[in-house]
Amino acid sequence: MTTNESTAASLRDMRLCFYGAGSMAEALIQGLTKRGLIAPERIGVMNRSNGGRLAELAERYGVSPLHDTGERLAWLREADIVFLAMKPKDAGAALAALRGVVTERQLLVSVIAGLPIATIGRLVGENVPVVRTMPNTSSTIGLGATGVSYSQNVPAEGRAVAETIFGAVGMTAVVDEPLLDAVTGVSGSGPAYVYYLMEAMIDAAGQLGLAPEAARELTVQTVLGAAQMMRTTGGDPAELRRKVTSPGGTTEAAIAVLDESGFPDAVRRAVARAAERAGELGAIMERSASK
Ligand SMILES: NC(=O)C1=CN([C@@H]2O[C@H](COP(=O)(O)OP(=O)(O)OC[C@H]3O[C@@H](n4cnc5c(N)ncnc54)[C@H](O)[C@@H]3O)[C@@H](O)[C@H]2O)C=CC1
Ligand SMILES: O=C(O)[C@@H]1CCC=N1
Repeated sequence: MTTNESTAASLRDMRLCFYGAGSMAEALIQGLTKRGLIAPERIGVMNRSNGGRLAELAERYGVSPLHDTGERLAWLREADIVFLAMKPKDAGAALAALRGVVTERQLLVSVIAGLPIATIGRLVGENVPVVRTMPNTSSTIGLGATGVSYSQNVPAEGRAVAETIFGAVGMTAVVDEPLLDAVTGVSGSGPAYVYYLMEAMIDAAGQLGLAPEAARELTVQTVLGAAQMMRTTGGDPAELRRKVTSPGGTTEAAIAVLDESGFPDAVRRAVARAAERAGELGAIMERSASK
């Protein structure tokens, strides 16, 4: 058995607990269950108060909804991996409740934007191994992009399991922890920039008279094709753009409008601002953790 096969086999015997059951948790649950990485009932889901949401996830994916406090505590204690998947503003209180509950035998996997490994350690105890990640919602369909960093005490098997999980729902890049804020700006928030561009393209197509379905399908295929071209050819995006742009033609006219509107600079500033915001959220969480 290869290392990958034995890691996948040990993952199948594990229990996972999602602490926070929102969009990002669902993206990972869907990716993991649809790929058959683990039996769905081995995944427990809990949230703050919305029992209906847990029932919905149980119905959709077959995961185990954790409604009462005893049940939640038992899963948090016994899970091999606990995913921290609440909003940054809720992280402090949620993590403080884990102190004395999770131990060094488990793995804490955070998907929370900006939350430093040191802050997690301060709240739950320094002995607990932490995997800090920045995934994105495309994990739902196996096309996620996840940045990963480890606390010093994550054992080799823990690293292999984390990379197997995120690798099964897309690609992973292990980076130094400070770079996770940049990953957040590029690929964590990134799908929203692309959707925003697509919203505007569909809108423009409609204004030019295309039927909504045609506007949508032409836009989707264009984005998909452009991404796939870049991947398949390995080409530089500027060069691929040049191949579309005939001198004196339509693309050149369009790019001139984007340049006049400051498009490239706006995108650079948006990515940088998202990364900066991740740092700000981290600092807020660190300040409240050290009070
Ligand atoms: N949505 C996205 O595209 C991405 C989100 N993230 C990160 O994932 C985290 C979650 O984001 P979303 O899923 O979008 O948020 P969401 O609002 O959809 O879900 C948050 C969940 O946390 C639960 N929660 C809050 N406090 C809790 C507590 N004390 N105990 C138990 N559950 C609690 C809520 O009930 C809810 O189920 C955030 O920290 C975000 O930075 C990371 C990458 C991408
Ligand atoms: O907007 C957010 O804060 C989260 C983190 C990356 C994507 N969504």
